[in-house]
Amino acid sequence: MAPNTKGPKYAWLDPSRLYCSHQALADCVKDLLQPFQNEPIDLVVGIDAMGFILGSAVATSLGKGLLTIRKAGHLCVETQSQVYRDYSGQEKLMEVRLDVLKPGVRVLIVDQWIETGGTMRAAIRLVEQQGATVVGVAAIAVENSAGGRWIKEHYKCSHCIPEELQPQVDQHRLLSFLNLSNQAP
Ligand SMILES: O=P(O)(O)OC[C@H]1O[C@H](OP(=O)(O)OP(=O)(O)O)[C@H](O)[C@@H]1O
Ligand SMILES: Nc1ncnc2[nH]cnc12
Repeated sequence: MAPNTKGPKYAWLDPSRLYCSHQALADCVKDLLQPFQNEPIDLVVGIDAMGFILGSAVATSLGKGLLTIRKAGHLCVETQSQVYRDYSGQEKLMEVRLDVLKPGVRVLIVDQWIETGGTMRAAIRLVEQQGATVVGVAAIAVENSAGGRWIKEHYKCSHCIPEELQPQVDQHRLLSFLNLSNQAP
């Protein structure tokens, strides 16, 4: 992961640099699929925007399709929408088309990151409201926020963070960033 900052106080752990390495991306997909080896999955759902990258890599690896959940205003078909709040505290709207999900469809939802869990919980709601089954949830990191813990308690989750690094991720502060000059205070 490359260090980055979102504002003066906020360490943003940006995993997008790892996508530039074929090996790192392949390892990431392997980690995300590991707990689901014995679970039938019909479809991968990817969350706008960075979730599309891992979502499509995971879908291709599984030999399945990818359904995109979009931030509002991008789909020109009939949609169902869901209001949510993410780490920014702002109210947002996501939507999904109506002609793919139905009862019996077993779905793995993929996003890049789960911080407060607001985005993922809204995506789960959209999928379940259409009667499909959420087999599990995959993200590079699932923080131990209240929402992140709720997701881990209710759904099978996969992530790519080694156990010993999880506390650093939860604190938005990777010790490996300490020697780097553009790290958040
Ligand atoms: O758990 P939460 O607090 O809801 O935050 C998680 C969301 O935040 C990030 O996306 P973001 O909307 O920042 O940007 P993106 O469009 O680059 O994916 C991340 O990829 C998740 O989608
Ligand atoms: N702290 C964080 N680092 C990277 N991606 C995120 N998405 C939401 N919160 C994030």
